[in-house]
Amino acid sequence: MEKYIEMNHVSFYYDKTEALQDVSLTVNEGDFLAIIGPNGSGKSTLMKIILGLLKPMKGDVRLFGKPVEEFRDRACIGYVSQKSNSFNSGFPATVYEVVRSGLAKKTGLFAKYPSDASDQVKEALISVGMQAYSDRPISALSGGQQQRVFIARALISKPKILLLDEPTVGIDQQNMQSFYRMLTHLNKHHGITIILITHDVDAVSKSISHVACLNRTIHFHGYQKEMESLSDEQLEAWYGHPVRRVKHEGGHVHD
Ligand SMILES: Nc1ncnc2c1ncn2[C@@H]1O[C@H](COP(=O)(O)OP(=O)(O)OP(=O)(O)O)[C@@H](O)[C@H]1O
Repeated sequence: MEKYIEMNHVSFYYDKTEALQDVSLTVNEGDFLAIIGPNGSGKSTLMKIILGLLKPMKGDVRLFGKPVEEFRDRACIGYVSQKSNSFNSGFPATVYEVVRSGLAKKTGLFAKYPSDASDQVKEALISVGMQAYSDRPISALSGGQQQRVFIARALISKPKILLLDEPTVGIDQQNMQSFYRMLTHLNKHHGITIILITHDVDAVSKSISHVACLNRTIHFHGYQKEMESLSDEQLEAWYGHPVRRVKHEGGHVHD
């Protein structure tokens, strides 16, 4: 199994604020990893380091076996930011156009779209269950639907890793389960490695294979099943405030 991301003893400071301390983390091909941590725990910093936007002061990062500073194949990592699904109601683009714009990552901003662009858009929309919405204005969709469209936009450049920052913000509880089912489908049937960043312990659903608990440093990194066996006290100690977990029908621990 190929190692997609390796972080070794990474530390990062903003002036005197130590945002990350001695973080080591490996993400393998096929993983579905949730990185969870409270506000200010360093999640965004970690993500920017993975994306090569920030350079660690200590330690090193390898992407697909290469040092991050030498890694050029940016299309390998699809990134969906937290703010993607906050459109003004007047935004004119259709779902089709938004997804197609993801091809610019491969072709360059001013290049023409390939002749099979519409097939590629269709395929990406099918994979997130949004094919029926192709001609709709993006601004007319719900937050959760927009989030799916942005995932399709990221998928169109055929990334190996999908990095999702707080993807369930703005999605109601009822649509949350189908959102996770869609991610599981991408992970299991399309072979996409997924990293999901969240401050919400709730995100630890049974779709996820691994969990990393971050609070400046990694407090736990292992299989999702192992995390279920941690005591509330252990979880609270790193999370910094009480964590309420309840059992759901599936037998797995949610929140
Ligand atoms: N540009 C910056 N300059 C100075 N300090 C910063 C900067 N960005 C983040 N920090 C600090 O670094 C620490 C980690 O921040 P980071 O944004 O990575 O956390 P986070 O887990 O993503 O938070 P949230 O869940 O609130 O988005 C925090 O103490 C934060 O105040």
